[in-house]
Amino acid sequence: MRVGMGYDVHKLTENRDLILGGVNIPWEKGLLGHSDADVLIHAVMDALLGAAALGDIGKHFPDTDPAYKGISSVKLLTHVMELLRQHHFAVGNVDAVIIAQKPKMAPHIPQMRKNLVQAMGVEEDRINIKATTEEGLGFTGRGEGIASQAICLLEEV
Ligand SMILES: Nc1ccn([C@@H]2O[C@H](COP(=O)(O)O)[C@@H](O)[C@H]2O)c(=O)n1
Ligand SMILES: C[C@@]1(CO)OP(=O)(O)OP(=O)(O)OC[C@H]1O
Repeated sequence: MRVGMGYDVHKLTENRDLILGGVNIPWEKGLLGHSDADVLIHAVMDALLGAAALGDIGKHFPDTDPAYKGISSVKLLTHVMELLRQHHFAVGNVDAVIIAQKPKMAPHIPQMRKNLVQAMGVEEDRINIKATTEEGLGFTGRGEGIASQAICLLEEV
């Protein structure tokens, strides 16, 4: 068994969609990035790549490559899963947290979970997504950005 962790941050800005776990969440600001800036999926991918000792998302999907401009992170996640299969890894479980003062994530988490389950081709009970505020403290508390952390277990198959 192999364990991996992932962490990512994106800045909140006007005139961008807020996409988390493949869900477009209605909100006054969205996350800035070369891709769709889905910070949750980025943390999950880094956890998966880390557990497999395959580097990180910047290595596989450089932010200097126009091929990834505006790309859906769900699509990048399916690519990471293919890499894991090629290296004979299966997902034991993933647990992730979105760190955001606002908006309320809870109503959107079931759909995020479904999106990850579908993209990863795993059973629903292997994926958990949570959200927390940082009680108004720091950059997430001030609404300047959203962070996410993920941890995963991989099994060699
Ligand atoms: N953006 C968020 C943040 C939190 N939640 C939910 O609220 C619960 C309480 O959050 P605290 O930061 O006050 O501990 C948390 O457990 C989440 O269920 C949310 O939906 N969206
Ligand atoms: C996802 C990628 C894809 O080019 O771009 P960004 O959306 O900028 O995201 P970040 O987490 O800063 O970097 C990783 C890149 O691989």
